[in-house]
Amino acid sequence: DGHTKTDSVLIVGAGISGIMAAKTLSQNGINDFVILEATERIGGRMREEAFAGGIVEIGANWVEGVHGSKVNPIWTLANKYNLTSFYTDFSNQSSNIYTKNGYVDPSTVTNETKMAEAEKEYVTNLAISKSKNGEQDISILTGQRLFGSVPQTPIEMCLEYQNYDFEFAEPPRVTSLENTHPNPTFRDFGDDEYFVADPRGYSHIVHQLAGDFLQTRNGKITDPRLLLNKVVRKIKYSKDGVKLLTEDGSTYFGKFAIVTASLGVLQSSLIKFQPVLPDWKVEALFQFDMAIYTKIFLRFPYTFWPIYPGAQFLIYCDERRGYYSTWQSLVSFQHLAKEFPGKNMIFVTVTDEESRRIEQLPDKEIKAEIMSVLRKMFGPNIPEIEEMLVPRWGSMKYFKGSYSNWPIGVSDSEFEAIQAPVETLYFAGEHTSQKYSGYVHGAYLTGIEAGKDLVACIKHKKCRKFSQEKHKDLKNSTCKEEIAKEREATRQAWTKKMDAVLASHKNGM
Ligand SMILES: Cc1cc2nc3c(=O)[nH]c(=O)nc-3n(C[C@H](O)[C@H](O)[C@H](O)COP(=O)(O)OP(=O)(O)OC[C@H]3O[C@@H](n4cnc5c(N)ncnc54)[C@H](O)[C@@H]3O)c2cc1C
Repeated sequence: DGHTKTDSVLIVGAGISGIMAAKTLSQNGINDFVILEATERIGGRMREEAFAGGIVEIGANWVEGVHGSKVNPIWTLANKYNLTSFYTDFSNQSSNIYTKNGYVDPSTVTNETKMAEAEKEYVTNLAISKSKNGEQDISILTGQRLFGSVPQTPIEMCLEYQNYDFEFAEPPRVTSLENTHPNPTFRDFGDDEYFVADPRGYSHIVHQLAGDFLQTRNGKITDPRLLLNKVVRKIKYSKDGVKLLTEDGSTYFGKFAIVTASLGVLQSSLIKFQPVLPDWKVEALFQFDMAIYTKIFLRFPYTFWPIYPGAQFLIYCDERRGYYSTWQSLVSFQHLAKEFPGKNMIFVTVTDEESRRIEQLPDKEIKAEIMSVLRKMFGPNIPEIEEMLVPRWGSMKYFKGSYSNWPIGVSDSEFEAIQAPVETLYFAGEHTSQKYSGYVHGAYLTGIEAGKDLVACIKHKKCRKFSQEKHKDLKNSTCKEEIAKEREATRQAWTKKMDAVLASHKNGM
């Protein structure tokens, strides 16, 4: 057991970023690699689970950013593989609001809805002008205060929750304004979102991508370079190479490694680096946030919630912000009903502290809380839950959260440190995408990028270096013009690189 060839690349993780890193190497003639994956499957956080006789997506669910000026590469793949997906209509949310006293007539909340929209527009414009002028970042909450109105009532708070937490999985107090507004995903790829509900799972995309370059038999990957159930516990690295140790006692040698484990994993002690990663790297990793986003799936004996095309979202507004607030019906759409026939399914999303709290509870207690909320929404005469699935992403040790969120206090140059290589170690994964962190397409693009970096390094001796000095200077700099200039330069460099990746991707399809 082991691997000793001189130009071999060890890839940690078989999520979409790890698979794309390997695929990029393979497409460029570097076939001497091994992929080590901790779980029993590829796909990582694109993960379907059995529920109600079918499957549900406990991880990524939407292709986010569709019908814009650039084409989202995941949208291209979803179409190529005929993945069943449905347009998500966010426009009717205010018609489906509930409080502890039941249904709220939409005509009574027009002020709140208008205010929430105006506020979002204001903070977006504020972010644009601040970024242009090289001004220091602020939180979304600070932006709201500058707007002059911070949500207070249950209805105001849950409209706010829909605008921010439902996307970033952390509250406005935590989230960076400048790095999330406008959200590069929607600005570049378009505002539309498509909800994947395909019996093969969203991860079908990853299987297809892997099958393009890994050996398969009867649709199953049999390639000896993909090793499942291999938990990497130690990474020893130097400029001469990398040695990996796995939980089962195996050792792997390579010239380089690409680490795609999630930010949550890198913040935990699962993988021990030897020598320890440099301070600039560790601090950047620890400054960034791993958020938790939890979808709780429920099946009832019959449907008692409203079913019409505009009722995909039902919003519950409690005094406690984010308390079981976002409900999505899986029978509201005719087509969704086709995908989940007779299932009477609905799911509720919680995030951040609520996720953390709920993850600690036994299912029985979660059920009781949910039933109590549903009785407030729909009255006392509703049936009991027949089946429930509660993913616990925060506690899963190979993920430790759902996706990264850009918090206040992390600059562009600091972000570069998250992604930067250390000697022979390269990093990829959702959290290393400067523009699209948190998303499937972000993870996908960083995999390609890390692969390309290594191709340039191995084949053309052009190896990426990270300037620690420059990083330090910029981190400590207080000069507005300098920051603005550097920020613009970094953004332009990234955009150029990403556009090149997108263009080559398009040609390769
Ligand atoms: C609940 C939830 C909802 C989401 N919703 C959306 C959405 O709607 N749209 C969207 O675009 N994105 C969404 N995302 C984000 C998206 O799923 C991720 O950005 C993307 O899948 C991450 O891919 P990755 O390759 O970077 O990481 P991962 O998929 O996490 O892959 C990393 C792999 O590394 C493995 N690993 C970890 N530690 C080790 C180790 N020590 N040794 C070996 N292997 C290891 C893991 O098992 C994993 O398979 C969601 C995520 C979650 C969890």
